Amino acid sequence: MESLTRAIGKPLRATLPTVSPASFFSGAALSKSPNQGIGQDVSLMCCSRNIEALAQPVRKFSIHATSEKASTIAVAPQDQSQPTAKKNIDYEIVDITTSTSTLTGRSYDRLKFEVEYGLRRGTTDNSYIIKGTDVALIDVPDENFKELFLESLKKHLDVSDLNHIILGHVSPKRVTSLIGLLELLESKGSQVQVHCSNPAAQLLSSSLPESLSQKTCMFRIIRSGDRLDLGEGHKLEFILTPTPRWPDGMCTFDPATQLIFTHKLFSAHICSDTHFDLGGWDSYGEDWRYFYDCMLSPVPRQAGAALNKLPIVSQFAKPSYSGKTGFDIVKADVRFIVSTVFSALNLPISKAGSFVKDQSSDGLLVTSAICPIHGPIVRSTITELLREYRVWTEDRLKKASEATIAVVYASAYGNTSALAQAISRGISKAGVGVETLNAEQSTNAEVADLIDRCCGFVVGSPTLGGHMPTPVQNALGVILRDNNAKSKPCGVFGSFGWSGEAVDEIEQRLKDAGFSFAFPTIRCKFKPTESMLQICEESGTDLAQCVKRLKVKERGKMAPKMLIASDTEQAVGRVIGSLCVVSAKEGDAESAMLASWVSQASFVPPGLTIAVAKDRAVESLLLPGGKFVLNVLGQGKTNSIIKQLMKPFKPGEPRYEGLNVKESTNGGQILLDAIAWLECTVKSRMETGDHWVLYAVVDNGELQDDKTLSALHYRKTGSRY
Ligand SMILES: Cc1cc2nc3c(=O)[nH]c(=O)nc-3n(C[C@H](O)[C@H](O)[C@H](O)COP(=O)(O)O)c2cc1C
Repeated sequence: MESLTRAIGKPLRATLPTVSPASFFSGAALSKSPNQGIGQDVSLMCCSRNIEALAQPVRKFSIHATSEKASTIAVAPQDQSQPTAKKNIDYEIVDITTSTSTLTGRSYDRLKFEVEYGLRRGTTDNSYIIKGTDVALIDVPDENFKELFLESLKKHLDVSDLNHIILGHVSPKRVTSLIGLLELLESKGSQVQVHCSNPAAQLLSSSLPESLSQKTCMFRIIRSGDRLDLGEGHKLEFILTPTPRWPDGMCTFDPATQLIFTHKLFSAHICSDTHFDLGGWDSYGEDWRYFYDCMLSPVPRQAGAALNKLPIVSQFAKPSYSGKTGFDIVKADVRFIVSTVFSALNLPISKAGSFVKDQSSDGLLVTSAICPIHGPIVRSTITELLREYRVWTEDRLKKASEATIAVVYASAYGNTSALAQAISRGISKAGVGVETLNAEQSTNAEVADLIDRCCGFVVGSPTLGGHMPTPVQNALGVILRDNNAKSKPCGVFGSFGWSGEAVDEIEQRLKDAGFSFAFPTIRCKFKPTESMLQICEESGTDLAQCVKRLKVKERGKMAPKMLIASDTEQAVGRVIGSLCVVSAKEGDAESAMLASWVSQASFVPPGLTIAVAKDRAVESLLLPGGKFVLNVLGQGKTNSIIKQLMKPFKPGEPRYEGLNVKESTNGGQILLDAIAWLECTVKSRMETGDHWVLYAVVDNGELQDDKTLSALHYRKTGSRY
């Protein structure tokens, strides 16, 4: 109990040390915080929760708007390079149970140029209200939703009634909405208690205006197992689930409704008309997987630790009889039947809950729905999603045990962090383990341990006040002192505003010490564009391939092309396809590849399949919804095209130099020397070992040469192209 009360009632600034991002500065102290310096906002995210609408009819109202991002945020240098396209957004409130509602901001366009938005299916931002004797809000949305959020909140409740704000995650993109809410409360003379983890509180201490943090909110720093009693059975339990990407991550479990609010965990960026996972895995599986791949696969150890702290069992899962005898077995069966019947009859979960609640005596969190901050509330797919999260995590841990690449970075405003994420994805897609370390939250010993274990590494840093931040300086010192590290391929990256000394200095010091670089240093001005993220991804893949080559060399194995193909491989090699060039473009990112594993797949609509190796650069442009051009090459007309496309490309290097091309209407390049071209849209993709098989429909096409036959690609073995 002591831990629950010690920080309560103290003004934030008096309670918490000012750290990030001001603590980054190692040189002369700045007279104002970096946030003020560039007009950036810092924001909070908190645990979200929700439950399927049951029992009573869902009460909904929506507020629609078309807002221009630039008009809602402070103009910062970063934002000058950002797109100012109109975003279609709306806000919706849904009563979930008699006590719990969701406030959901929906954007039908993706809001950011970041890797995890690659599927381009929009996003949602979920906040929740729980009404017991006290009223609590879980999470505030991104700054894009601020106005609609405040408007919706005022319609939903008298904000003076709000007693608690629970924050499952804080980031520099949400503080605008929090400040808006606190100003509203201040205007009413109200006070709220803000419950969050220590890292969240530290970020807030340097971000909130002093007047607000002193007058309007009392901060309570949460430790795992702490509780908050809202009355009427809502005895909320907090579980800290920190990861390098979300060091402040905190989940909240409400035993009264059996909802668990999991902030970014189990999230997906997708905007649809339903708030729940109707359609199950078929509808959302790909989105959950993509989000996991981008955000959690670079931190498998921490992802595993977070999962272990969340012993979630679906309320609707079949009972386990293990360790149970006699009456306990009967009780388990009754619980299962009751919850299934309540579900089928669409009755309130809170009522069904009274039959199943005592399962928590097993230490399990019997859960009726997982409520993430983005994407659908997970109800029908709880068991499957949990199982897949474990499978993905174990797979990543296994890969990391074979070969790991370390990504060590710091980022005050998220730009270097976005680069780190794209590099990590490039490493993962080449099938090599990756471990990300945020230098700001790591000790020198942790950096040393990771550098010792890894087979290659990258270091990333912003430039602040003409320097690299202190945490990066420390991490670099550790790396330079490790003599074994010199044999490991490395890379350097970072975001800067005008001078970029940090990246130059890291590169120079590693060069001077004799390190070898797997890719050219990445320098990004402010926020990365799509093409910059593509360069990062390709650089990550290059580094991973370099590590794989070294591993093969270490093991003294012969290069695969020297091996004699087995009978089976030779037989598989007799399957042939026509030689084609796939060309795709998204925003300012474009790429191309030679393809021969192409086949027609449907008459109506005209459709085809293409197998794309997972580590191909163009892969990230060929997600469902992506557009591309398939150029079919002709016999005797392939040499110059093959020569150009088979040469090794540096990350981001143009693919079409010396080729006769014209841009198609979907952005891809039409090769004028191809015999035919087809404009296509990716409909779906299937994971098949080391390749993705895309199913795409043909939107348009033209036969450019009706005299020449298609070029065929004959192979000696089925173990390579
Ligand atoms: C207080 C402050 C000082 C900065 N100093 C420099 C600088 O000396 N040189 C530079 O190139 N950029 C400077 N910048 C710009 C940052 O490097 C740039 O915003 C970068 O995108 C931050 O990366 P991050 O989001 O990973 O923290 C500064 C930014 C702030 C807020």
